[in-house]
Amino acid sequence: MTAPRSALAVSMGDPAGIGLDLCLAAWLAQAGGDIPAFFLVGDPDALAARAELLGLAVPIEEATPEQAAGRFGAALPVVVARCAVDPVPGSPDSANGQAIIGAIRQSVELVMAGRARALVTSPIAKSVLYAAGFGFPGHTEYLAALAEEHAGAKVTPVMLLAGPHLRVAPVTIHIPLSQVPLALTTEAIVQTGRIIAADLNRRFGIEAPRLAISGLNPHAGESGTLGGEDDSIIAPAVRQLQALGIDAVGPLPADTMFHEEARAGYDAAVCMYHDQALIPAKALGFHDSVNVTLGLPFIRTSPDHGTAFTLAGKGVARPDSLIAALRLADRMAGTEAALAGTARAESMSR
Ligand SMILES: NC(=O)c1ccc[n+]([C@@H]2O[C@H](COP(=O)([O-])OP(=O)(O)OC[C@H]3O[C@@H](n4cnc5c(N)ncnc54)[C@H](O)[C@@H]3O)[C@@H](O)[C@H]2O)c1
Ligand SMILES: N[C@H](C(=O)O)[C@H](O)COP(=O)(O)O
Repeated sequence: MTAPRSALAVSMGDPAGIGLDLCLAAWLAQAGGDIPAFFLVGDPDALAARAELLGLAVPIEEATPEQAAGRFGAALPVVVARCAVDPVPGSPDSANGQAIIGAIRQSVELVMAGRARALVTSPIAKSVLYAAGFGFPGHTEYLAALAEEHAGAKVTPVMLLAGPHLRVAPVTIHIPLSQVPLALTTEAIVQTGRIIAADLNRRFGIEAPRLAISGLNPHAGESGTLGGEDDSIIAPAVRQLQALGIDAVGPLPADTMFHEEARAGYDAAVCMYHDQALIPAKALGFHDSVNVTLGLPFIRTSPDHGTAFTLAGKGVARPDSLIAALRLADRMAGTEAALAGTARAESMSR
């Protein structure tokens, strides 16, 4: 008899935001469709208070990660990570900052120990965590640091927005726009492209991923007349990716690489900065795109939105992106395991 699949770990995020609302809605959604088993790493009392506020009949049970999958059908399992102060929906409190950060760390430890199938993070409010002394731009960078602690090796994270109409990742992430030209290097673009190609292969099952690399300047620099980075930094990176056997094209004018016909020509777009990537991603699929961190030694997905404090506790926040994040994490874990199993079988048959 095969062991039950382990459940997904969902970190609670900012408990004053919509994360708790969406966790409850996702659990209830299992009545209507495939929701992978998950457990919340968070405060059971805060979750119960949000369920009561929203008038949702959701049984909540403290559990171990190993118990979660078996109990998921009857109750929402919670691995306890207590808040410091009772959260008030819509009113973030940096007094809960360390509890929010602690829940992320605890979730990573469970995934790295094989006690959870993958990590799905509920939204955090960066500014609230900064006020509590958080030293990272966001989850992406913090998760890489936690992975480095466990792996003892450098980990370069890539933030991929994955939706039904587009997969796209920025080379530079949470830095001011004014710093982007200085941060853009041929090496960083090549590294990002290699991580995306590798993870699209092993975790998305795409045999030969096709990458479309954007330019930085209008019209990709217009042959150098509208900026030099495209020819001096990006084009050499595309050539290096091609020399590595990766199907990469560019630098492409960013304004003509996201329409429907253009998108049919690639599996992921690589952009130069945050909003160059996230505007098309969220415009094409705000409620069904997922934020995936590539390059980590574990799978992490997240809704593509934030804490939406003005919606917390009001019963109007949509769980679509969280549900998509749960399903994608489960699929990625299955793909990776299947490909690893195939590789093991092939090596044993040689
Ligand atoms: N993955 C993450 O943790 C993540 C992602 C994005 C932003 N953030 C953080 O969240 C905070 C607020 O950011 P923001 O206001 O720019 O973005 P946001 O995504 O929280 O909200 C943007 C708009 O979309 C709406 N919205 C968001 N999620 C929704 C949902 N599930 N259903 C219905 N409407 C929804 C909000 O009401 C708001 O009008 C910031 O601190 C930001 O750093 C975190
Ligand atoms: N930049 C992402 C977005 O706008 O969706 C989000 O802030 C990701 O942040 P994390 O590094 O916390 O996942």
